[in-house]
Amino acid sequence: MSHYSALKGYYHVRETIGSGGFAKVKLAYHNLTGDKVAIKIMDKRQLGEDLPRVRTEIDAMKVLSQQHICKLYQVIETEEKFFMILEYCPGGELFDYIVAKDRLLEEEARGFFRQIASAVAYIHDKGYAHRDLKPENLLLDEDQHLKMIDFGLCAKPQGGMQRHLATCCGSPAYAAPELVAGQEYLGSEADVWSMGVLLYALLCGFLPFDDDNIANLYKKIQSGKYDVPKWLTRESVKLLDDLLQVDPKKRIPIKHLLCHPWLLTGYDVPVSFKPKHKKRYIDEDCLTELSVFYNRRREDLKREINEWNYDYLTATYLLLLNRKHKKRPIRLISQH
Ligand SMILES: COc1cc(O)cc(Nc2ccc(C(=O)Nc3ccc4c(c3)C[NH2+]CC4)cc2)c1
Repeated sequence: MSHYSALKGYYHVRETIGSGGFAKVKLAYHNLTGDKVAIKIMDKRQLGEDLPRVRTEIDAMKVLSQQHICKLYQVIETEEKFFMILEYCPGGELFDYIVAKDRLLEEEARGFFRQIASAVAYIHDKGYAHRDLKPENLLLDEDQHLKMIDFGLCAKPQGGMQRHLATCCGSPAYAAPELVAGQEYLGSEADVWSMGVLLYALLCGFLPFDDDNIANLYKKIQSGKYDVPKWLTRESVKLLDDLLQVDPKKRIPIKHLLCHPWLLTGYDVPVSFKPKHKKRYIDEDCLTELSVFYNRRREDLKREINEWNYDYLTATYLLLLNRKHKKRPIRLISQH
């Protein structure tokens, strides 16, 4: 079994729950709470020139804290490896959920799409673009809530979102026409296009633009023409049309999307993207449990937590806060 010494005494590492590219994700238990976490492990040697992506993601995750974004609890860096201790999302990928159901009914697709819109509007509001939105990067937690993951390709262009990005990235089938054409593009506009491809995948169970030949795929994307299966309602087609506009300037802005009639149907309230819990406010009950457990003054602990070092104290505090939000007992287990 794995013996990651950097995790010894803090986490009890169990089986691998995912692996791909230059990372492996393992299930683990946080020793002091007994709560499950996912640990993304990356070998620096294998990362090669992708190493900066890890720092990009870690910096982004320290800023992005919202109910539909997978939480980062702790970062451990050693000579050879990076460890990202992340929120446990046992529901697996939205991709597998769609495949298992063939396609989703409009009501269920709407429930997921409202959560995706909430997460995307939030990261754009914070000046970030994801740039790799696809069902594989949306996980389900134990309450079937969506959590956005993998910010390795996200961008926070200097000078906010209005500056154009040049690097081409992300998965071709979800990439915007201006991106595959190699033109300068706005991350926020490209993300909205990817949301259109995502919504089509949710409602149809297959992709709007697909081809084994990459050149043909790019032609289809740039044509903006896609099949409209007979089961799609007029309202769904209208929304897809608003999202899959080849001209990025004609594409619906994310803020208008939050109150689009299709997203309001059955909810009657616009999608909210504000974080449910303020990060700056340290919860008194969690502080009490930590202060008693570590036998330390509340004021000192509060100051240290507010440094957000993403060390074991950050992880323990955030996991206790998770428990409070889920109305579970706030308790730490002494390790004797
Ligand atoms: C910011 O969050 C991130 C960032 C990132 O770069 C990668 C991830 N990746 C994750 C991948 C998987 C899980 C996860 O919890 N998967 C999981 C856990 C339990 C089970 C499964 C998957 C599926 N079989 C049932 C049990 C969490 C984060 C996040």
